[in-house]
Amino acid sequence: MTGGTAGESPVVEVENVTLRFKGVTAINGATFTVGPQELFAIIGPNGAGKTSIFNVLSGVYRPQEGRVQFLGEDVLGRRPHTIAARGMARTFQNIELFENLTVIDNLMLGRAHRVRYGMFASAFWLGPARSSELADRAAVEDIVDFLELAQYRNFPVGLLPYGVQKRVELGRALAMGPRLLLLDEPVAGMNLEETEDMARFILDIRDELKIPMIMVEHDMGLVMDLADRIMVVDFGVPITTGVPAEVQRNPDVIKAYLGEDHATGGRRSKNTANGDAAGSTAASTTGGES
Ligand SMILES: Nc1ncnc2c1ncn2[C@@H]1O[C@H](COP(=O)(O)OP(=O)(O)OP(=O)(O)O)[C@@H](O)[C@H]1O
Repeated sequence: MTGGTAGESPVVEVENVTLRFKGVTAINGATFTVGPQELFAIIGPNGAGKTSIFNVLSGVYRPQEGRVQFLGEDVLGRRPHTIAARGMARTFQNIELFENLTVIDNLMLGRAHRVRYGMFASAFWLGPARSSELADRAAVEDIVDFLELAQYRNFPVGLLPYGVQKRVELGRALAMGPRLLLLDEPVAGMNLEETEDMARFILDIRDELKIPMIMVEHDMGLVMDLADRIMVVDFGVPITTGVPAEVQRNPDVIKAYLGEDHATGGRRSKNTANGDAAGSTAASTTGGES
């Protein structure tokens, strides 16, 4: 699939978003759109503002300026749970699962926001509550098959290998029935085999489930292979947006990663947009309320 949003209503429209913390401009005039079924990546050096963009989209941070539309509706100022219920699901840099619960139970929790029946029916296992529970279980079983989690289904998540836990977290986001997925460093800390598995699942989510995604990731090889379009940010400023081949040869991108001297040299390095794996780990963002 090629990138772009021509002729289709975007899922997300971000316009001139600026987010400041005391003395730090985390996002400076970000403008981008993400199309239906598009895999859109955001890359940039540590501290460039990538996670802050996720936090603005999902309602955790409220920017001082700009506009954010999700599925044609203004979402700035909405609470995170309201935006999630509208269909924006998210995975995190650091796995956020209930370690003592099984894979199935963690996935069932992903269905929670879809519960629409009252307390009475739910307490007495009646009517809509029961059929909804059955529908939720069926949806969770589909996800277990899709992500090849069957052999782990009844294990407490905390006992599973790291790569499988990341897959369960992805499964929990899918269980919400998302209309947009935000993936925050989906392969951070994974070995090669786990990374390849995750790459395959991400592509299947786009191509089979037709769910658009925004992915923040430091593994440059993965981003260049998977993304339809890439936005590069540096010090909060989006410096370019384009298909991987364009982004890779953009001198401003090379400069952002390596500094002025390398901008025209095209030298390959572990940490460049031309390289295979940046592989840096990130300081996570915490705090900040909308
Ligand atoms: N809650 C906060 N309070 C103050 N400053 C913050 C907060 N959240 C983020 N920042 C600052 O905003 C800037 C962008 O941070 P952000 O975490 O969005 O970058 P990032 O590109 O995701 O980095 P990394 O790749 O390391 O995860 C940084 O200078 C960071 O210190």
